[in-house]
Amino acid sequence: MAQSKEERILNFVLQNAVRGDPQSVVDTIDKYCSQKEWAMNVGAEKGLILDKILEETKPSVLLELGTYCGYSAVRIARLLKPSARLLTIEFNPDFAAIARQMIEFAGVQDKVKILEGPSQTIIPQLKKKHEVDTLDFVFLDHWKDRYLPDTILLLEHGLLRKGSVILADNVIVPGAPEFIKYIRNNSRFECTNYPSHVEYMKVKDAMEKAVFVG
Ligand SMILES: Cn1ncc2cc([C@H](O)c3cccc(CNC(=O)c4cc(-c5ccc(F)cc5)cc(O)c4O)c3)ccc21
Ligand SMILES: [Mg+2]
Repeated sequence: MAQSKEERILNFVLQNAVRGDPQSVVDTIDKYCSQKEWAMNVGAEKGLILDKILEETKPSVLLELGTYCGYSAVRIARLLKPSARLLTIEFNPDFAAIARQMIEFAGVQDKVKILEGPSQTIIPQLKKKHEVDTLDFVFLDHWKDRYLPDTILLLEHGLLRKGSVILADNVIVPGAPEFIKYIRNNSRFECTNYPSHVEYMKVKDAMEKAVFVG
């Protein structure tokens, strides 16, 4: 069977990165995707914005929507304190399988749990099935037309508390206009825009941080 792009990325990591070293996994994915095949990882430039916001927030319970190959899960987990936990939701079983191997190779499997299925099904299960009280940090990187409905789901299920941080990738390209319109006009969120570029390209993009004020 012909290999998928995601399998080629994973194999490049398995052959070129250092097992148990999450930084080497992140750097190796960035090397492959900037030199050989573009892929929709958050990348190094937006990754540094993500790193900075994580270091400011120091979250213990995190949720990511859109695992893909596990690049941002490894990038996030490498900065977490030992007791912190990242739940990451992926609906595509092939992506989930790649991400699982990527996360294990990086050695961050004790901090990361992949929840397989669509976000709209799993978010309502987080409290009872996944023992979540509230979320300290949410990274939105799945289908861009799901950013708004899933943010509303998080609110409806009492998963946000005063100070919860939502960070959204790609608010320019591909764009999430309904999410941006809603979140910037909702007085319960304090928003900050972080201009950047689409991963591995010179095209302008941005991330949006929305802090829930309760
Ligand atoms: C419901 N649900 N629940 C869990 C869940 C998980 C997924 C998948 O992980 C998945 C699959 C396909 C696409 C995405 C979204 N990502 C993107 O579309 C994207 C595009 C570009 C870009 C930029 C420039 C281009 F020219 C082309 C693409 C740059 C980026 O950083 C992206 O994140 C996410 C999907 C729905 C899910
Ligand atoms: Mg993205």
